[in-house]
Amino acid sequence: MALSLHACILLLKEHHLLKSSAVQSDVDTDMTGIAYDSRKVSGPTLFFCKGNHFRPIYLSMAKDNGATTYVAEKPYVEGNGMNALIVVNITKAMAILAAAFYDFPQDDLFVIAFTGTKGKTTSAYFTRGILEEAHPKHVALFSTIDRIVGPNPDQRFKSDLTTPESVDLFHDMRAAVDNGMTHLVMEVSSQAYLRNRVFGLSFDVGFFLNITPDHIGPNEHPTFANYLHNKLQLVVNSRQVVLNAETEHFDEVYAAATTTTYPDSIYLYASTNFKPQRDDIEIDFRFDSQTLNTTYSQFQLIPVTDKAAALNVGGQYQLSLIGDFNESNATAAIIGAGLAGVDGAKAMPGIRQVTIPGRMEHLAIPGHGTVYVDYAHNYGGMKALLHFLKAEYHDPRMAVVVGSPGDKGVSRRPGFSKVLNEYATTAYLTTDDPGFEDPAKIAAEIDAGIDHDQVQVETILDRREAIQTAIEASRDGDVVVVAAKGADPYQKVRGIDTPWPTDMAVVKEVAANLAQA
Ligand SMILES: CC(=O)N[C@H]1[C@@H](OP(=O)(O)OP(=O)(O)OC[C@H]2O[C@@H](n3ccc(=O)[nH]c3=O)[C@H](O)[C@@H]2O)O[C@H](CO)[C@@H](O)[C@@H]1O[C@H](C)C(=O)N[C@@H](C)C(=O)N[C@H](CCC(=O)O)C(=O)O
Ligand SMILES: Nc1ncnc2c1ncn2[C@@H]1O[C@H](COP(=O)(O)OP(=O)(O)OP(=O)(O)O)[C@@H](O)[C@H]1O
Repeated sequence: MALSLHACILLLKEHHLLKSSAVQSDVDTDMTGIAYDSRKVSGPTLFFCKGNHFRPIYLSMAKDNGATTYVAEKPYVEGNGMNALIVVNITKAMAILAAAFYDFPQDDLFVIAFTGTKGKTTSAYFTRGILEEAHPKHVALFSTIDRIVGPNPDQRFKSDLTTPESVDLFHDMRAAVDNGMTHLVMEVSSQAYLRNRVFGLSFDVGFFLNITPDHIGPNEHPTFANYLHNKLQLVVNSRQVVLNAETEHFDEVYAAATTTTYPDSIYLYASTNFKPQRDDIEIDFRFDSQTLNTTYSQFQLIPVTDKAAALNVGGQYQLSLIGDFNESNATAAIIGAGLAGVDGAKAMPGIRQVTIPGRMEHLAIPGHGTVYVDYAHNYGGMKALLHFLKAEYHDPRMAVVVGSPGDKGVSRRPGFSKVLNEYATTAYLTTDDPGFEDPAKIAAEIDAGIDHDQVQVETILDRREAIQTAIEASRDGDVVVVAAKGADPYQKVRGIDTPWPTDMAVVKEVAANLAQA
């Protein structure tokens, strides 16, 4: 892969991003590397000076490592002797140049993208499950959990971000194309739009699943309006759009979709008993829950309009991944697969086998009820989970082990207090990615909102001990929920990912010890 300085200048001009340029070398010479991290520069590289914690010494380091051109929002003396491209917006420039450097890999992939406060990872996994049934070993995935860029085990790796920085995104898209992938299913976070990680990218299909307040705080979105605005960008930038008609703020979402997409290419779905608030829209697909239990769920997908029927995905579906909210996620995924040309005959077996690390994993422990490990980590997710379990287990005693992360998502703390008041018998407040905050202080903030007449509370900061105590105290018929970390194999503590065996590994360890006792 390579890009010349001349091509960079033309692209930046075309997008009205170039403020000035200082050229020191032949503009036609190719740069063979692209990087925003000086530690990753080697040879003639295009280097981006970006980020809240960017320091000019990184540019010196990049230059020492061979970078020949830098892109920045202002000139740096450390870049003297290099070509300089001074731009209006560094993250937009980075996305535009990264796409060109990797030769526009999106053009060789059918890209399906999901946004929403809850259900992105689940819907993405469901979609990939179906597409893999139709196109085995040809479906890439960029999710919060992992990134899959090829068919071999060494082409699957853990994600650091839900949606990677643009340079990494286009790098991984290129790898996917070169590894023979024809489809890409990806999650697009609101942060990705705020930070221009997907700037300039058009998606073949874009989904809006739902929105509830989350990710609002100093390091994320300043306001809910900003959060919504960024989430809406996905439907503005997609050629075909699929919307959950039951989402909050539906009117804004639909209006955003219609700014760039004709209604013929917009698909709406909802459960059978949902009544739209307006009469100028038609629901294209309805889903009707038939069986919901703790082993599997079954629902009917009903195409209502002609354009829905044309996708040929109606019928009866079974899911191994339990939870009523997953029927909505599955409906979205099936429509997405339909738009990619896959019919119900492939979708049905494809989706049935999907399981997801850290989502609705459960273990029955003789004498101690059933333990659920789930990634629910805000009010909406936790409410959906606890509501489902309360109904399925007929109002059991419910113990919830939960903590809230430091440095972000501060609104989750009162959200947890509220949901615990609504559903929990006992709350074990513990540590979850405290970052630079004191986990005891975070637990105290959750505790402050709990009604102690309703819910018994124990604060046990050691997460292993909290899980063990909750399980040991539970009895047959009880439900223990270990929430919010899912399958995370680390605790983020003071900038360091401290290894954590995963919640389910600890649950199994406790179960084994109880069996031996
Ligand atoms: C707020 C935010 O999005 N921050 C991301 C952003 O940080 P930044 O641009 O400010 O960069 P920085 O970390 O301050 O570092 C400055 C720059 O110096 C460079 N550097 C650093 C050291 C060195 O020796 N040499 C060098 O060149 C770094 O590569 C970087 O480019 O770019 C970094 C990569 O360069 C990301 O790791 C970082 O994500 C942080 C860790 C994060 O937690 N982000 C969260 C909020 C996030 O993006 N979450 C969403 C999901 C949530 C949602 O649904 O909205 C996601 O998509 O994952
Ligand atoms: N459609 C939904 N509505 C409400 N809650 C849901 C829905 N789908 C999943 N959940 C709950 O939210 C949790 C997270 O689901 P998932 O990982 O699919 O969401 P996500 O959008 O990828 O989340 P995040 O952006 O926080 O990584 C699940 O473990 C489940 O408890």
